[in-house]
Amino acid sequence: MSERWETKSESTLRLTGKVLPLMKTLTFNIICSLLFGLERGARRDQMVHYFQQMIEGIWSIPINMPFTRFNRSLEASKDVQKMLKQLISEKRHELNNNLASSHQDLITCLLSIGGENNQELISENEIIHNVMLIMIAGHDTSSVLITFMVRILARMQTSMQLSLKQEEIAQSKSPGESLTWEDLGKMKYTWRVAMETMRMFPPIFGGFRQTVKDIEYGGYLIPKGWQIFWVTAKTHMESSIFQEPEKFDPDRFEIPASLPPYNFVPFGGGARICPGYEFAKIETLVTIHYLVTHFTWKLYCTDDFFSRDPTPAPTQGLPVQIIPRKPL
Ligand code: HEM
Repeated sequence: MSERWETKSESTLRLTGKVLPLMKTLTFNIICSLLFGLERGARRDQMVHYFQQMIEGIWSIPINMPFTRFNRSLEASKDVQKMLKQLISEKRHELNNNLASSHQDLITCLLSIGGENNQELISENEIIHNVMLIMIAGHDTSSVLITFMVRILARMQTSMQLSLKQEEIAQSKSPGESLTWEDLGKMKYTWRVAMETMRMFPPIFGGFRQTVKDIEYGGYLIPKGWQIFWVTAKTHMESSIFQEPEKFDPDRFEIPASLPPYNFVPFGGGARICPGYEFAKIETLVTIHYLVTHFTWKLYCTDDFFSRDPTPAPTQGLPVQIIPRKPL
């Protein structure tokens, strides 16, 4: 990840950096702090290192030979599990000695689910795997959304409108005052921009479902019990649902209730809909608020393409030049 400060003139500092790796680190750190109570420091840096190595192998050819991506990923996964085991043991000790509350973070919550005689109902292994699932599910998703919002805002008029709306919120606060739930509720336009970004660049390209009965679709019969793959981008770019689907238009989400069900599915749908939806929304609104009220930026790359790996990723991780704004 490249990142450096350049002095342009005495009064103007410009930072160049790659947005995608920065956002991945940011969202991982947020999850570590808020969900696992793992604060900034050497241990968290070590966890990020192992975790990134583990995640690189998730979409690799599953041949376990030395020096392959897959092998490195399995080894890193063992290291992540070892670290989580240690963390769980510390949290258990804190809970037993009344040094932590059961609702302090996700791990203390899971440890506190007890049956008769206060016996733990969820095994240590189950806690480790739930924690790892959330780390993975929350890492390559919100970071992609925020990166694509930064990319779109660098290229579109939308950024001006969004800045004005966020400035209104920022100006109503005294210096250093944190955002509140009420402030987040006012960020309706920002969330519309996020929804339109996810419509055009969904972080998750689809998922599997099993048919529970025979279905006829487009003249074909899909028998009961078959696996089907639903594709987010295909539905989102369907002109019978979204007029002029190639056009970036956040206002199409002005009245979200007017959308027929299961037509806008970045978070999936039904009983297995993403449980991190609200968490992702808060992360995105807060990050974009601080970005647009403190900085302006422009793309710092020769091309502006992206590939899917399988989540969408701008080439070179989206290098941008960031210019701090004068205080509001
Ligand atoms: C913009 C951000 C995000 C997007 C677009 C997204 C999208 C999705 C999608 C499409 C699914 C599959 C749903 C289905 O099959 O119907 C899913 C599942 C899941 N997501 Fe997210 N997600 C995001 C953020 C997060 C975050 C931040 C977390 C956790 C903190 C999270 C945790 C999960 C979990 C645990 C599942 C599995 C649920 C299950 O299998 O029952 N997600 N997500």
